[in-house]
Amino acid sequence: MTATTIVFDLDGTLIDTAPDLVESLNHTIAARDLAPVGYEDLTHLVGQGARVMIQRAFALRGAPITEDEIPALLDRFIDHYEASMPGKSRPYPGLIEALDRMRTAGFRLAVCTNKMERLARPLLERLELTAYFEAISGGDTFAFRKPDPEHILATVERAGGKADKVLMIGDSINDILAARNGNIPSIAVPFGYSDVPVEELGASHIIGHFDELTVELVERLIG
Ligand SMILES: O=C(O)COP(=O)(O)O
Ligand SMILES: [Mg+2]
Repeated sequence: MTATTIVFDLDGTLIDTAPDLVESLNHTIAARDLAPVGYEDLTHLVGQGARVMIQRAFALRGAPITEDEIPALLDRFIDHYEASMPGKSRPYPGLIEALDRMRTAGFRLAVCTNKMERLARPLLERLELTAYFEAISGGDTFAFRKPDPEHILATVERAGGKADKVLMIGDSINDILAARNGNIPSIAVPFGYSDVPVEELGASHIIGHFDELTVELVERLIG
């Protein structure tokens, strides 16, 4: 195996988690009688983990929320999300084949998500994806998270990879900014939950489908 590592974001990149995130979030905010949010709201809510997603949903509904009210709501979200997992969440088309291709080529694979590690791990496990990855880190694994490039680099270190042989693949500004902040080449995917067109994120490359993730492309981008 080479020391080259491909680091994947989770929500909106590896797995289409939107229906379950929306459902669990709506279950959570219903405890405070807030009107449910829709899929179209998700791109503005997701990205910094469940805690921030709940806070943003309250802001969206113009409902005040204090710091000390958050833990109970976060528990409500976690309980609901964990119990329904994997729900309707599925890997994006062509993902499994792409992961197989990358593994066969000898690349290390890792997951760097802002989702809580305790939610990311069982989700990957129940979709039978865990074995592909040398490391899985969440938004609460380290003292920093995306868009801090250290989140990507600490994940690569855990995967046994080299810091100057990394490719980041993600769907939103946090992923591409983390890569750019660390001088790491990146690929953006347009099928996730970005609130701006992915063309505006400044990624090194864009793929519209995992079929386009080839060994040649990875080698060209890593250089
Ligand atoms: O769950 C979130 O808020 C973000 O998750 P992601 O970093 O895997 O996109
Ligand atoms: Mg994402």
